[in-house]
Amino acid sequence: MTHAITATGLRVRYGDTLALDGLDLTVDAGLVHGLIGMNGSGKSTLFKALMGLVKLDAGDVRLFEAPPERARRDGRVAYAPQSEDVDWAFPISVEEVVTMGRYGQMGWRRRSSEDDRRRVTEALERVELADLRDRQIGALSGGQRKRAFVARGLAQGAELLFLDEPFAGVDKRSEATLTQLLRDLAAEGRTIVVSTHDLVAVPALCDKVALINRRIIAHGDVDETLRPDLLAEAFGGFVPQEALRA
Ligand SMILES: Nc1ncnc2c1ncn2[C@@H]1O[C@H](COP(=O)(O)OP(=O)(O)OP(=O)(O)O)[C@@H](O)[C@H]1O
Repeated sequence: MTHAITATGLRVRYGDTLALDGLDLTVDAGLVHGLIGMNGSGKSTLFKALMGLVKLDAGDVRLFEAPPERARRDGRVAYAPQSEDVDWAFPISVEEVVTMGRYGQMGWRRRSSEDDRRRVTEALERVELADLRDRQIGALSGGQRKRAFVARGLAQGAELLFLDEPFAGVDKRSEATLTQLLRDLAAEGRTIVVSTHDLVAVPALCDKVALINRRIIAHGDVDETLRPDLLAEAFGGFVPQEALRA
């Protein structure tokens, strides 16, 4: 089976903070993978490292057996950042955000072709945002914003999608819609990696899950990995209440 991700010995340091410390992770293609850890455990840093957007002090990343820069250049990987990392006041419409997924193929003039526009429309329809395509991105609900970023990845043709905390600030109904969408995309062979600290959402969404605390504490099937002892290790002794309900 092709590995969508092979990360070995990742170490990332910000000044005195060691954000990742010898992290190894292999992710099979065509599944939804959860990445679970407390605040500051390195989830966002791992996404940036996997995208080749942060300097590694040590280690190596392969996406589909190639360096991340190549997977990015070929449009095979897309990243939906955490809400806090997005400027929602920026005067850009939903359609323009999704069209950004086509930039890599458009050349420097950024003039969209018939094919670009068709792919953007298909992506908007796929995430059920076609009706809201002219709306300013900040005027969407939390769940709709996440779907707009998924649409950007789909317009790009990405086979590997990283979603950083997609359920933060999202109501239960939007969460269910997003869960179904991501499950459908995985069923088509795409690989989805989702970071969350919402453990309740995990069983319905994820095929596999990894617990992270600067390195991978455990990785495998959901029921084998969300064990109280492993969660305690990942969450530094504090097992979140949701874990007991999950
Ligand atoms: N640009 C930066 N400069 C300095 N320290 C950083 C930077 N980005 C992250 N860190 C630190 O690195 C550690 C890991 O941060 P990261 O954002 O990867 O964690 P996270 O698991 O995504 O957390 P959260 O869920 O709170 O977003 C934290 O201690 C954080 O304060």
